[in-house]
Amino acid sequence: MSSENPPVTGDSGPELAALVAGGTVDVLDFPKPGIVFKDLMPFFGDGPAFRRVVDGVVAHYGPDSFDVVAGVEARGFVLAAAIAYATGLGVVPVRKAGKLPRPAFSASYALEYGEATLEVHEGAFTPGQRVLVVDDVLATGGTAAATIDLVEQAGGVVAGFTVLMELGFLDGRERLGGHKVHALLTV
Ligand SMILES: O=P(O)(O)OC[C@H]1O[C@H](OP(=O)(O)OP(=O)(O)O)[C@H](O)[C@@H]1O
Ligand SMILES: Nc1ncnc2[nH]cnc12
Repeated sequence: MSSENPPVTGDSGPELAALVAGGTVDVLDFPKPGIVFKDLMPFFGDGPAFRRVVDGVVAHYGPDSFDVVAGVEARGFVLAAAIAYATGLGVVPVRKAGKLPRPAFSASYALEYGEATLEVHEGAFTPGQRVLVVDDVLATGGTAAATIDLVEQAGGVVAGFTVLMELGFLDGRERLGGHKVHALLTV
């Protein structure tokens, strides 16, 4: 276990971007021919890098700027849980269809390599609760747009949207209706 956790200060953007880039492996033709899959598992597996980036996200938003964290299944859960723990807030999992046990809102969407449906429990948020939405990758924006829709259907207010990596050439942020995107690294 590492106890090193230097404070995130000043203009740490390039440092955090380098940590994400350094922990990413490009995998050609996964999960379909023509897709360059950005595999962030090495980044998640690097304790000091992961911790530094989580602290960087928390510092970016500052104190008291959101009330709860929503993470998108599955890779978004990893980041969301860490941010929730670091801030002492709760985490709301936004799940793939059919996984939630109680009545849920759902939204279907297309993503870079397929189609999916996401769900969130009715009553997952208190009315007006400020929600930080987090995921690992923003590609076409289908997943993010569906998640924002679900947060709003469930009564939350999107306070921010953070991703580790944005695939800028896919213009995903154009689909997010003016919501601000905080991407640690844009490729
Ligand atoms: O911007 P988009 O084109 O919608 O793509 C981005 C989404 O794609 C990936 O999730 P995926 O559905 O592959 O799920 P996983 O995390 O369970 O692997 C990624 O984690 C984002 O959630
Ligand atoms: N190219 C990609 N790499 C990793 N995750 C993704 N989600 C959507 N497109 C992706």
